[in-house]
Amino acid sequence: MTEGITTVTVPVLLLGCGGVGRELLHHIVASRHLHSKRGVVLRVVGVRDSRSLLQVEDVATMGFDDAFLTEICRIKSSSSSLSALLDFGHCQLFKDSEATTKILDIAGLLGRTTGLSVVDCTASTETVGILKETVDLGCCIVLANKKPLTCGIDDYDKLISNIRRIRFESTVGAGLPVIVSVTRVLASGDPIYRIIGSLSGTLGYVMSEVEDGKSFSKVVLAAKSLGYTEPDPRDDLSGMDVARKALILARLLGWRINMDDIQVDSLYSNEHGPNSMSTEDFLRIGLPSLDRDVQERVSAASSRGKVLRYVCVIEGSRCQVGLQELPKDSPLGRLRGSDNVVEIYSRCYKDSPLVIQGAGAGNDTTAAGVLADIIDLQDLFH
Ligand SMILES: NC(=O)C1=CN([C@@H]2O[C@H](COP(=O)(O)OP(=O)(O)OC[C@H]3O[C@@H](n4cnc5c(N)ncnc54)[C@H](OP(=O)(O)O)[C@@H]3O)[C@@H](O)[C@H]2O)C=CC1
Ligand SMILES: N[C@@H](CC=O)C(=O)O
Repeated sequence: MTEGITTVTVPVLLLGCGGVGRELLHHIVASRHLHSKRGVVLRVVGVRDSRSLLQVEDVATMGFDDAFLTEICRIKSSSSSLSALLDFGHCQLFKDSEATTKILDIAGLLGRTTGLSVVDCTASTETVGILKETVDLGCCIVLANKKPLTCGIDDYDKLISNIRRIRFESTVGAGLPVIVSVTRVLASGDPIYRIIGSLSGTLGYVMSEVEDGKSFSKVVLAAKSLGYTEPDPRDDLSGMDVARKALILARLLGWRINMDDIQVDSLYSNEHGPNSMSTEDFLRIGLPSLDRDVQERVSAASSRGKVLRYVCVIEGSRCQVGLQELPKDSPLGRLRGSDNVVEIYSRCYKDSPLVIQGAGAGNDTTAAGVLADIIDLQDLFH
C-alpha cells in the first residue's frame, strides 16, 4: 500500500460466472498490486451461477483467496458445477431460493456499511428482483447485463434511484467510455440532441468478414467463440442487443421509453426465432440457411460502392436500430472487426461530434469495464 493512503476493503458478490464473469475474476487477481497502490482491496465473498451460490464461510471477514478464485474459473470453464469446490473447505453452497435468501442476507449485512458491490454478469432478466432489493439494502450495483436496465420503466427508475451507487459502463460499447461520456456531457448542462453509432461488436465483425468473402454462418460461429456474441447469438442477429443499448442511452438522455418504442430490424425471420427452434438447432441448421441472403445483400451494397452496417440512431423522437447501406469511406463504413463507434452531438459538440471508437465486444474488454466500474464506486467509501 502507498504511504498515506487508507486501505478500504470492498466486498464483491458476483452474479454470473460465464465468459465475462470469469474474466472479471482473472482481472481482479491480476490487478491486486495496482489496486493496493490505490488503497483498495477487493474481497470476493460469493459467486452465483444459474444453479447455486458459492459463498465464503464468514462473509463479514473473509474473501476467496486468489488460488480459489482461479479454481472457480477453471471449474466453470469446464462446465462443472460450483459444488465441485466444496472439497476445498471454508465455503458454503446454496441452491435455488435458498441462494436468493443468502444473497439478501449478505446484502443486508454488508450493503450500508461497506458498499458491497453486487455485480451482474449474467444475461438474465431474473436478476432484476434481487438487484432492486439490494438497492434498498444500500448496496452498489455494477452491470454488464443490459436486461435489468431495459425492463419496464419502473424497474429502471428503481435501479437508478441511487445514481451514485450504480455503474453500467460495460452495457454499451463493452469497455468503451460511452456511458461516462454521455453522463459528463449531460451533467455539464450541454444538451445532447443526437447519438448515432455502430454498437454491435458481433454485427460489425460479421459484416466486415462477409465483405471479405467469408460465409455468414462460419463468421457468426467465430464471433461466438471469440466471446463477442450474446449467449444466444440471435440476440445479436435480431438487433435486440443493439436495441437494448439504444434504450439504455435514450433513457440516460431522459427519454421515458420502452423496448416497444424502438424500431428494430432483424437479420432473420420468425421461423428461425427462439419460439421456433433451440439455440443449438439455430446454430446447426438455421444459420447456414441464411448464408445466401446475407451474402447477396452484402454484394449488392458493394456493387454500389457501399457496405452494410448495423446502425443505432437516437434523435428527435426517433430511436431506431437497423442495417444501413453506407459509403465505404464513411466513419461507420470504415469500421472493421468488433470495433464500435459512437458519435455524440450536443451544443458543444455540434459541428465536431464527440467520437468514441474502439473494441466494442469481447470478454476481456467487457470485464475490464466492469472492474473499472467497481473501483470507481469505491471513491464513495474513502
Ligand atoms: N461479451 C461481450 O462482449 C459483452 C457482454 N456483455 C454482457 O455480459 C453478460 C454476460 O455475458 P457472457 O459472460 O458472455 O454470458 P455467459 O452465458 O457466458 O454467462 C452467463 C452466466 O450467468 C449465469 N446465470 C444465468 N442465469 C443466472 C441467474 N438467474 N442468476 C445467476 N447467474 C445466472 C450462467 O450460469 P451457468 O454458468 O450456470 O450457465 C453463467 O455463469 C451478458 O449480459 C452480456 O450481454 C456486455 C458487453 C459486452
Ligand atoms: N454481443 C454484444 C456484446 C456487447 O454488448 C456485441 O456483439 O456487441
